[in-house]
Amino acid sequence: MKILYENSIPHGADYFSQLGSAQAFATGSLSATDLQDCDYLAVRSTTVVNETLLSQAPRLKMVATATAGTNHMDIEYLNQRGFAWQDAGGCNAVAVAEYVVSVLLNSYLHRQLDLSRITVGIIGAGHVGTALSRLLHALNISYVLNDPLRQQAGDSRAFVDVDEALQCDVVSLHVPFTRSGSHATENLLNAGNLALLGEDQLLINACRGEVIEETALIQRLQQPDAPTVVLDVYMHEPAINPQVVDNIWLSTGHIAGHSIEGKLRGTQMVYDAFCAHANRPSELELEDFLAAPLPIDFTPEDPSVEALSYSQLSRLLLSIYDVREDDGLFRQMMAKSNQFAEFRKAYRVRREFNAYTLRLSGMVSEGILRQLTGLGFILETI
Ligand SMILES: NC(=O)C1=CN([C@@H]2O[C@H](COP(=O)(O)OP(=O)(O)OC[C@H]3O[C@@H](n4cnc5c(N)ncnc54)[C@H](O)[C@@H]3O)[C@@H](O)[C@H]2O)C=CC1
Ligand SMILES: O=C(O)C(=O)[C@H](O)COP(=O)(O)O
Repeated sequence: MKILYENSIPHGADYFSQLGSAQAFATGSLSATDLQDCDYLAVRSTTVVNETLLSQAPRLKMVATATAGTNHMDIEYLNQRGFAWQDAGGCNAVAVAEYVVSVLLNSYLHRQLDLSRITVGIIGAGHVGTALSRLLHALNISYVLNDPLRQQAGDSRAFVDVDEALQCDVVSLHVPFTRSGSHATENLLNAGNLALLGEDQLLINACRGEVIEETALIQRLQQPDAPTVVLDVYMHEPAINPQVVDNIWLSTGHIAGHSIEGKLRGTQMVYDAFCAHANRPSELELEDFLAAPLPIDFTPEDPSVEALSYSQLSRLLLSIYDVREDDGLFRQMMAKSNQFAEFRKAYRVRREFNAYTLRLSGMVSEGILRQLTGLGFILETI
């Protein structure tokens, strides 16, 4: 069995050589002739899988992406040709949710956002939107959910319509990029509704650039009452428009989901999918590759209160992941020349909250314990 895998898939060699002859390809280098003798193809979002690539693939059985998004794959064509396919939905939901939390804590510290009074409008209540809602709950931050597809499918959570979500203090986008269907997301935010966002609002896009009409955003950002904008994703990646970067508050290069755990879960899901398709047992597990949890000594300022203060939460959570560090490095790299792809390739080691053991000394209130567990930490009393 021959497996081709994109070389940005962490531990690709360890996982796929366990199944057969595994060969890595560099991002951007794969062509149709490489697929002549390929049985299984593993990609990330940077390989476009379409008719051109798959035109000569007589042995191909399955294509899997180690990412949540699938807009780089022509699913209709895959189905039409009878190729099995798989995504890694949910692999990096926690990482993206932690990215948004890092933005919120920075807004609290640097933009006087009163987190106890705001409401976050989460647009798209799938894996990421749900993970975000859980973190916001743990942080005592109010939120509403907008997801007409889930609402129609009978999801029992409470939903609001998109106009109400867009009136929230913070609007965070977590939809897939879709061009067709009754709720297509291309240009979901456009000149019309961007005009309604006010200067007190914060707009975060960590899903796909195409969900915001970029020319309309650039025009809106020129106006004195423009909302504050944070972007991780852009149109035409990696050849993005530097004008966007220059006009927003925080700008990062499509790394919201790039925690070590998020990327590795993606690899594991692809490996499991290949094993299942080939009727082979999955013999490797995430734990075979994940580093041990890291200890942090933590003492609440007042262990008897029911919730930690936002200033203490900011210190704790931003010491683990501060999006402003990514913003600083990304801007530096973009200022020299467009080094979008290089920034992503050299991205630092980032662990999720669940990769930390908080060592608590003494008695701590039930409320604080619930909060820390809700954020994902492993707790240890010393
Ligand atoms: N920046 C990054 O590193 C990452 C970006 N992403 C992007 O975020 C997207 C969402 O990820 P997941 O939550 O894992 O996907 P998901 O498929 O679990 O959830 C997406 C949700 O959006 C909803 N939705 C679709 N159209 C909608 C519309 N017009 N309005 C409101 N809701 C709508 C769907 O019903 C679904 O519940 C991915 O498709 C991917 O493009 C995901 C992970 C990392
Ligand atoms: O999972 C997704 O969808 C993403 O956008 C990834 O986090 C980014 O994927 P790569 O571009 O690193 O494949």
